[in-house]
Amino acid sequence: MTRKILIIEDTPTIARVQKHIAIKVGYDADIAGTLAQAKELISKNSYFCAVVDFILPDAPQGEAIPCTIAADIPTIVMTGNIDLKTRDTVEKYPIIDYITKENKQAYQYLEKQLQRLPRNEEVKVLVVDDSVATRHHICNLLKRHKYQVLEANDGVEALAVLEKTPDVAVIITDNEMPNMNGDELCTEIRRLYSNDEKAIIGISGSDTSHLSARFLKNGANDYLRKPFNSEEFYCRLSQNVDMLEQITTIRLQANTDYLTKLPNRRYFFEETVKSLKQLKKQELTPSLAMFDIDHFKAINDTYGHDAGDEVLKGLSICFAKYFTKDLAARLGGEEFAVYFNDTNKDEVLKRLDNFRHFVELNSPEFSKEKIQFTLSIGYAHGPVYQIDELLKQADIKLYEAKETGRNKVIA
Ligand SMILES: Nc1nc2c(ncn2[C@@H]2O[C@H](COP(=O)(O)OP(=O)(O)OP(=O)(O)O)[C@@H](O)[C@H]2O)c(=O)[nH]1
Repeated sequence: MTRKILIIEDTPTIARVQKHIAIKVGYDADIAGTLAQAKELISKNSYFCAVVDFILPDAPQGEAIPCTIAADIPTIVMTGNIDLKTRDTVEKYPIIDYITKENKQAYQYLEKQLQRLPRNEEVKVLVVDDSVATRHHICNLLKRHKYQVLEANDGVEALAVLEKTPDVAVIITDNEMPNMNGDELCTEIRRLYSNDEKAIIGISGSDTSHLSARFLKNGANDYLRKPFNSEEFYCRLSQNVDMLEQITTIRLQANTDYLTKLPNRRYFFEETVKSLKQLKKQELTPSLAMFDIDHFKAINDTYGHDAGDEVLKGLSICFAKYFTKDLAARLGGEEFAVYFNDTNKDEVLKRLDNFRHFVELNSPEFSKEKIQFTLSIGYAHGPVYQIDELLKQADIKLYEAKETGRNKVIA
């Protein structure tokens, strides 16, 4: 369901720009030009968040802010200027942020905040502090920005939470705690998880000037001194979450085939090497298949390279759908491979032949030109724990399939 945003703004051009930004990042937007209209809309709709102008014709002193806050709508305030009096009024309320409408950057910043809010719903943050009051304060700040929040009383509890919930992205930790303090916790987290996986923000009320350096040297990404300003807290947190997100995007791009969006050769090798080590330890037999489109050159020559690409993309969707529990990848050109989690040879061979048959029947649906094509498949199954060797064995069978008429599975 599309998230709805309420824009409370009396200048039509500004409201239009804000609506444009909101729609661009995936929201449905309603505009209210007055507080009265806003109240009416709030009574009839459920809003994911609101952008609120500080001065409105019927609310000259920021009265629209308590209205959205009372309705539990995460609120971003936009102000013409932020003098001390306005800032004092704005800071009284648990808002998401305030932005001054000074220049183009203000609207770029708004766009970023609107993008972050739905993203935050997916981000798990673990707060580690033995002071219940501080923990609650930090958790409330996090919940206001829609983060998923977990809590731990000390370092030992934190490690247990991380073991149970491995997708925690950020750990915010105090230093002085019983059982295991903050910098010891950082060291332990860094022994178990890399900087690419988790960000750590150290927090302490201690006056020791060395503490920030100690936190950072032990693997923390950032440090905040208590009492901290909530704006600074949010800025540092967002920067760290953005950094993790960028790393995830880069990693995904590095592991994905550009044309078909299937895992690429690099990822396939990385993952199979890890899995083969495990299988060897468990004395299980690996199972792998190689696939090659028959007469693909003729498809390119007859229908053009773009049509050939379409065939590759359509076939890749089938791979992704058909082999959900296994690792399917495009090794290059018109060559694909599947590494099976299921090590039962007869079962896998049955599935492979079903897949071959499915492609033979349905391939015309993959392209505008209704190109019919078939697959040759080579299958390797045996106590071979080197991926190169396993691929070589499957390739020999694939060659045999090609040599003996194509459109078949050879094991
Ligand atoms: N459209 C398109 N073609 C590609 C891509 N990568 C490789 N090819 C083409 O794939 C074709 C592979 O042809 P061949 O290896 O000769 O084999 P084939 O025609 O499929 O014949 P058999 O494998 O013997 O059945 C070549 O024409 C390549 O140019 C790609 O990304 N897109």
